Amino acid sequence: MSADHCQVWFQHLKEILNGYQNRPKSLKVFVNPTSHRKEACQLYRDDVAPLFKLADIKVDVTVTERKGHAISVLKECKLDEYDSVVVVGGDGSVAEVAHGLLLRAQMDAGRHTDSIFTPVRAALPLGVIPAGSTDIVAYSVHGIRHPVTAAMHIIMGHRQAVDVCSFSSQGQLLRFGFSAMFGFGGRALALAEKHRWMPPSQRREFALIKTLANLKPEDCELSFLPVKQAQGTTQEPKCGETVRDVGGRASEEDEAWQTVQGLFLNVSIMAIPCICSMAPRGLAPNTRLDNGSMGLISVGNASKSEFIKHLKRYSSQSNQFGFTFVETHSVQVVKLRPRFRGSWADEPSEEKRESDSRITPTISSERTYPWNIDGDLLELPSEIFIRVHPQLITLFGVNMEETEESPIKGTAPPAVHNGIQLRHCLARHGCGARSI
Ligand SMILES: Nc1ncnc2c1ncn2[C@@H]1O[C@H](COP(=O)(O)OP(=O)(O)OP(=O)(O)O)[C@@H](O)[C@H]1O
Repeated sequence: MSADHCQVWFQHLKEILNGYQNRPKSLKVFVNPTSHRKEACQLYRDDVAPLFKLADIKVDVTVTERKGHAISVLKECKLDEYDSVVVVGGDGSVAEVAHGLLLRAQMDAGRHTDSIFTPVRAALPLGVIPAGSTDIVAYSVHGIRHPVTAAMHIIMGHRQAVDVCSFSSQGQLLRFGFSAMFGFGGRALALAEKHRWMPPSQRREFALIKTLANLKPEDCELSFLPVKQAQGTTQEPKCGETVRDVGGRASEEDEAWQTVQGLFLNVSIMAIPCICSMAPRGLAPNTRLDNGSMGLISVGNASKSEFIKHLKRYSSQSNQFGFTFVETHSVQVVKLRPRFRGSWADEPSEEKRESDSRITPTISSERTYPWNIDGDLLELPSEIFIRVHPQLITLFGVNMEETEESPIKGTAPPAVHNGIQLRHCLARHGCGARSI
């Protein structure tokens, strides 16, 4: 009604905000200017920075200049000058910054990442402002892909512990991340990357269609350690694939390993539900953000039309896993070993062995396999070892299940509308949101 009236509100809101114990005061912000439609800088400047300013939050912004730039900064900067890190970008940027934060934590703790190690948690929480094309991580922790909602979670200091995977090969840590796809998902990304000159959505569509047209299965051995039976469920394999326990070993854990050898159209391993507009219930709907397990979804060899039916169900209400060739498991560790023309990827091929009898069995670099790890292409030559690390990182956001359990009467669920989500957050903190 008047400037004075506004001032009263402004002061009152500031008082409310000051009551939030965990809210950050000093942020290290990374903005990827190349994300999606190259709008991240503008989005940060127009929609997010003014809110941080109003909330008296100091910011130190780095606009990244190249892939890997955020990691270099995080390895060297004085982290104790900040109390949180924020990334403005898509899933590739989020994965890079999360990896950088976790790498820095291992460096600071003197952990060697060249063998099976137990990582320490990231020192600072991470805020994710979605500015990418799929924004799976933001969608999964905010229930919506909306930069202002994301900024409000940071401002109010809502924190959510989140599981992280480590990806290793040949005893070396490759990176930390949230999700991986091998087979169709990896091939489609590899093809899209070869057509970088196309606009992003056109490139993605083209790659999906062409990879579907040339659909072929990968021959591999998939081993996994299910979560303890009390926590999760494991299923018997289908499609005539053989399953054997990697038995004969002493420990209970070794006996619990299961191995499937065969042809797979796609294998997905996901530590978070991976919600996106194409899969509103998530690519891995049975996985939670913080339940200490990964969803393993293996799609066996099937006809092209059956595979397309399976893919289409991700965006519909039907169960995408209701096919005999699809299996889901809740797992702690996964090992995937590709095979090419009868030879394991980490052994020299028959022809190579015959042509050079003196060859020592070193890792073959003749062939690599495309992996889609958090939307980034990794061409990897041999067996990949993926482990889940429960609640290794803290992200700004809310546990959507908890929020959905107590919806405000007469409103849509919080995942649908950020204003309602904000109102609910205020209501949870006793701030008289209804009168606002
Ligand atoms: N200045 C830069 N030039 C080129 N690449 C960059 C730059 N800064 C960051 N990157 C890299 O760009 C990659 C892709 O960015 P990002 O994931 O943000 O966008 P996107 O691919 O459009 O979104 P999404 O992953 O949600 O589909 C990241 O892996 C990041 O490391």
